[in-house]
Amino acid sequence: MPRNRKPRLQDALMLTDKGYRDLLKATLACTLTNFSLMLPFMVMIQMLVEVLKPLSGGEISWNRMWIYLGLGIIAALLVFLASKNDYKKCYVASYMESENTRISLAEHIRRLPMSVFNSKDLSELTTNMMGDVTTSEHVMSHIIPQLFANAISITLICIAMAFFDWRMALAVYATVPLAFLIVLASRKMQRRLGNKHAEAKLAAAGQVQEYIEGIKVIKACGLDGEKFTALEEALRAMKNLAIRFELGTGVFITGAQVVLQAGIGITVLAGTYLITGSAIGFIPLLMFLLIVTRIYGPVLTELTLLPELLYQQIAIGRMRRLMEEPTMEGDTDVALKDYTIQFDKVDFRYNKEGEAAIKEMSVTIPADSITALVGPSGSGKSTVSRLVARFWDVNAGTITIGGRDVKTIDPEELMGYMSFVFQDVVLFNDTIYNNIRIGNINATHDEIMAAAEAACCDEFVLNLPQGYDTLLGENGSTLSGGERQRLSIARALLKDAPIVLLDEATASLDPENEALIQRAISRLIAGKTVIVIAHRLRTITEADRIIVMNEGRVAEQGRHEELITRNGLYHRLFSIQQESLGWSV
Ligand SMILES: Nc1ncnc2c1ncn2[C@@H]1O[C@H](COP(=O)(O)OP(=O)(O)OP(=O)(O)O)[C@@H](O)[C@H]1O
Repeated sequence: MPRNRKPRLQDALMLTDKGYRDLLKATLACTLTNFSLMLPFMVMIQMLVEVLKPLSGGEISWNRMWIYLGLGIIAALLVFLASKNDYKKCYVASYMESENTRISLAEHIRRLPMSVFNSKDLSELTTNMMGDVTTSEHVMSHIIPQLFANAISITLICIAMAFFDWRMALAVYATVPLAFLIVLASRKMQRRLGNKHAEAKLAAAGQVQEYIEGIKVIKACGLDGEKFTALEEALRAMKNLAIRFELGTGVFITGAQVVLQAGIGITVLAGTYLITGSAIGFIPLLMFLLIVTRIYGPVLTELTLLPELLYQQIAIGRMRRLMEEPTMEGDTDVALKDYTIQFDKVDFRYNKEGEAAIKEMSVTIPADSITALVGPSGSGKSTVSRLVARFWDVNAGTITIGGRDVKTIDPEELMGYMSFVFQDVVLFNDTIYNNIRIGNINATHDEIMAAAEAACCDEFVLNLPQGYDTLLGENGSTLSGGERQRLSIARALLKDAPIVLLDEATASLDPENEALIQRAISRLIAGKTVIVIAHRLRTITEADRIIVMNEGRVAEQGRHEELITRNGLYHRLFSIQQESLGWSV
């Protein structure tokens, strides 16, 4: 076996080395608890033997009875200590392991190419990180240690009983294998229903998310009834499948329980037969009869826990598929000096079956200058900036920065060279100050305040009662579009990266906001390599180079004056926009 190959169980349960060791310790702790639980029982049997002595002409020894009482108290104490230990081992360890799993899932997701997010929606990833890990956590803390510990204790007790009287041991255990076979035989059906139930849960989570996220649009467009019906149907489907799943499982478990309980009758019959032939004494028979009522408890627990183990495999399968999605890799120790960006015969499509968004694009974006990307809607402007930042990898051709292929640079390393100001500014549920600080976690207080001031944030933040300590709420929904954009410029200023990717706002801002944003942007881009996706052409007439995109290709490029005299697509777009400036509603 290769040295670093994981044990099969560890691999099947997707555990870290520590998690696996903790699971073994938890199983051992549960086994010890099981054995400790037998101690009071053994003391009780001894007391019973003592109490029954007069029946065989003997006398009760009260000295012994006191000793048994003392032993009983010690046994109870041991049970308490063992249970406390197993509680700690099972629960604390499994919660720690869940935290690790969630963190590694989050880290993995961060390194995935954006293509993965095109095929998965947010609710699926949330379900992976929260629901699936919780299912696994529950099984790790409440099921597996108990399952293995019960199996170990039951086997050992069975062996010990067989030494004592193999015929009675056989009678006690005769129905156990049959009961397990019944539950195991239903595995296929359980997996099928379990999968369906898991899918229905995912669909319902998606509907809930869409409903809550889209509540504004739903209200505005009067879709309350339609969207609510879709949500209701998804929730109903989930309920129906949950019932089918429980019923399907329940039928087999109940059947197995009935078969198992028949073991009590078999033991009584076997005991009666043996005692009438004087093949067993009264006390040993009594012991077996007492054991048979106790031993089936853990076996029944085993039977009910097994289906949960099968259900956990569905959750693990989903997490495994996510963890097996290949991440974007690259060198972490690149030292780019020149920031010239070069596209060489680049082809790119978002989906294998879809149309190419960029076709054979070859273009140079010079360093330390402003390059504007313009073109009709859907022509590929945003795609170009996404490819430069390696949010996606190209299908053919290369994109280089300073001669270095971006595919060879670790995405997080590459991000270090870039600042973004996008239209859809993502703000976190934190203070304004911390939202700006995200640009550079190591920045000093003075640097943060300077960036905020340069981005013209003071103008609105200082009017808020708590200034920069104001909490933004989820995605800063209380701020206006212009204010959000200024926060994102402050972030970018703080980052001070050599390449700036700028997506100009499409929505028209009021003149005051627009002037402030223009001022903030001009501070941000000074001395940088800038790519600006421009929607309003009059704002980029001064750009060093304008690249005109059309249907994923470069239609024309040059300075504003050159393009105007060329009388091509740029001229047309510019004229249309100039005309529309004269419009009024
Ligand atoms: N995530 C995506 N998945 C699939 N197709 C996409 C995705 N993003 C964009 N596209 C498609 O790629 C093409 C180029 O889109 P892109 O967003 O780059 O255009 P754009 O010029 O920036 O448009 P706009 O000015 O409207 O923002 C379009 O046909 C668009 O539908």
